[in-house]
Amino acid sequence: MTDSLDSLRDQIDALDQQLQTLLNRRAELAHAVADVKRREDSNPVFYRPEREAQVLQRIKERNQGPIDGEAMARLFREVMSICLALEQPMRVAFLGPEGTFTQQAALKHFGHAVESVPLGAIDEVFREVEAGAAHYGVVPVENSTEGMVSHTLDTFMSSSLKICGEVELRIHHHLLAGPHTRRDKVTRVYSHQQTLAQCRQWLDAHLPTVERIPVSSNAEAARRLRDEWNALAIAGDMAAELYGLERVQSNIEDRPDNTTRFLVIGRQDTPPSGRDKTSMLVTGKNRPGLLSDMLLPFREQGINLTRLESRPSRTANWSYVFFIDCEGHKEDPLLKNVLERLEGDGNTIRILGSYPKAVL
Ligand SMILES: C=C(O[C@@H]1C=C(C(=O)O)C=C[C@H]1O)C(=O)O
Repeated sequence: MTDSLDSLRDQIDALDQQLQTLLNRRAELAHAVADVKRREDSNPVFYRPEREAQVLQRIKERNQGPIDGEAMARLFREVMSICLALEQPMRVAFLGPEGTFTQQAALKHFGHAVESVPLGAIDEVFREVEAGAAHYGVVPVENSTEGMVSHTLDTFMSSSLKICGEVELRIHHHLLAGPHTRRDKVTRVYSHQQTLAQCRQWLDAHLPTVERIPVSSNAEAARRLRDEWNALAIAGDMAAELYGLERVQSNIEDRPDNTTRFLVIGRQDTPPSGRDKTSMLVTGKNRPGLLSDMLLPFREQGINLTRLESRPSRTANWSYVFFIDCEGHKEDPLLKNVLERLEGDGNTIRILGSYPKAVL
């Protein structure tokens, strides 16, 4: 005979009570961990990305369902966010304003118990963290359709901050209308330059005569609709919700797998987690074969490169800096060997950070 509704609810109530007890016990242990960190270090680092990545990865691997592994990991992400906030309230700066995909990425990575602080430009996020006004920052670094965010790469060249983590976010762009929008009188559409580019084909097909106006961010595009009657905006879910906008058309991005990668920046080195990446800046004397010689040690040690970008070094014309991302941690013997080889060949290397691969 199947259980009655009341009997099932009684079982749920009993489990909720156990879960509540266990979660509070977990929080007590987080408090105790914070005490250990304070005893061991006069300037303790409470946020441990390598540990959080291990916890979340283990949650996904051992999950038996019916709750989906990704959903279960997101649940524990919020539990850890609350536990970390009990150790130390966190301020996380991000490329604003409120409602940007970067804020969405910051909350996805740190959970909702952090204080998220919007800033107007990528270099302002770096400065906020360098000044100690925020513990960490989150900035966009590349998009699967439009490539790298050069301002982020260029800012690393003049910053001492480290990369402590990465976040990958599937990007869905929606065409939005404001409370005063006259659909038959639309003459312009606002969005960030990268977003306009990521929706180019859709706009060519559906709004070919509407003027495309780039603004500082998608959230800024959404904000403008509050006061304008002849405009539309392209932004994501958070911006639409934050500014109370109506979806005219969902998911208008040209590529359905459109993904943006974000970096978490901070002032700490991150120990190995077991599933890491390393980002570095490499410069060498310009000569034939410079780049191929730089890449050969990675190949010989069987280390996979995940990104390679060049940017003007700004020290001399036609002199370039290479941004290289590879799998592994800078403490791994094979990667240490590669770094020694590169330096031995006369290159200058600056490790931007070794950090856990994105788990969520
Ligand atoms: C509890 C700790 O502190 C923080 C909270 C964690 C958690 O809730 O699991 C994990 C790592 C830290 O960011 C710890 O360092 O183990």
